[in-house]
Amino acid sequence: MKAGILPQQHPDPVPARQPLPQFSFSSGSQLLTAWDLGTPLTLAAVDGDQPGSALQQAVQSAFQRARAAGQPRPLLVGAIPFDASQPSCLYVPHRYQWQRAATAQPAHTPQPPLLNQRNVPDAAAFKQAVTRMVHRFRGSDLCKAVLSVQRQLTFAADVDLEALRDNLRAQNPHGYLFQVPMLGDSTLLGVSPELLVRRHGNAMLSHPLAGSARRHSDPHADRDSAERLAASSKDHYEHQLVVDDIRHQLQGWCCRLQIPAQPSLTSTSALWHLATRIEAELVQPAPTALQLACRLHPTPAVCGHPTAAARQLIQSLEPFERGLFTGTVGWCDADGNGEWVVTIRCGTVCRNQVRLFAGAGIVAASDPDAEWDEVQTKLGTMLRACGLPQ
Ligand SMILES: C=C(O[C@H]1C=CC=C(C(=O)O)[C@@H]1O)C(=O)O
Repeated sequence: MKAGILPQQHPDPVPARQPLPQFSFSSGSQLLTAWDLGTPLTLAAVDGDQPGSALQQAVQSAFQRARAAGQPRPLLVGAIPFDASQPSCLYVPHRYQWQRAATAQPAHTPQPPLLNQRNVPDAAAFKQAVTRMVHRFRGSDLCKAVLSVQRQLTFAADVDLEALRDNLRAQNPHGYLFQVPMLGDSTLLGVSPELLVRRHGNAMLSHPLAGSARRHSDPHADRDSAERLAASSKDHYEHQLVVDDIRHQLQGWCCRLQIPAQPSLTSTSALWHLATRIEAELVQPAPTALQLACRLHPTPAVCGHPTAAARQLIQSLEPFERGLFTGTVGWCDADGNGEWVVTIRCGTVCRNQVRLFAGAGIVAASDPDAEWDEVQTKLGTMLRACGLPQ
């Protein structure tokens, strides 16, 4: 199925490495690279699930312009922020190519020395915010909100983006790797384990994750950690809210929906997660991958439940703008096929400044110390790729 989803375009030979800025996205064994990105589409993605929305109309016009300019199979790529009322960062590139992703090798060049780093908020403030959230849930409909932390790093010289990307891929060969040039001089870079939606024809797949436990190098400790997660009622509850929300959002959009009764365990190199594979057959005419992504985003895996109240609580407690973190990143073609993943395990790079992000789902049974450990473990994915210990 995977091969059929890929728009085959651009027979022109492409040099192995494109000059930056470029968009790249890897999924399984396939790597999408786009360059000559043109002017970004910055319209907000609010109501982007509706075919008549400003975003969908702008995308259709951009596809028409691309066809008129001689591109037979235009493609939309880019990222939508956590707060969909903020500007999107989307492109209809002049050139793109799908290729088999070669096995990645870790970069040879080390990053420049690290001058300083800090967590925003710090450990004490984060734990206090978890406690506040837990209090806020009492006697209220609000039962989950995702709280995040930002790690600010300053290096002695500009960070080598290609080295960072190579390390990320080498360390996380099964993740969805993404690199998105942002407005200004910054680049979003990360490797997500979470598929928001893949659409091919009238077939749809979503693979939400929620509920996490740290992995260990010792196999017995690692197995114990996985077993504790599989048996944790707190994590099952946190996960079930995500699955229920996706089921609810898909109502009216599918004629067949298959959701396993129990989540299964999945892993990255750093974490175990609870995961559910949600498969659907879409009604005809099928909504596009972009419409589906806009409908499902933000799931309670990154926001909370109920969504509006959780978003408000997050805004009142997080001392920074999430921007593209916990948004969605991916691609959609003119037939409506495409793939969007949740923008997590990521950071932004602007010359020698790096901002890394990680969040954790907070519910009534959350323990502030454990949630802090969880976000620090999640930061480890990007820190290791920068050549730094957690
Ligand atoms: C928000 C993040 O993770 C989400 C995805 C998987 C597990 C999660 C959790 O267990 O809290 C989060 O919902 C992040 O990695 O920054």
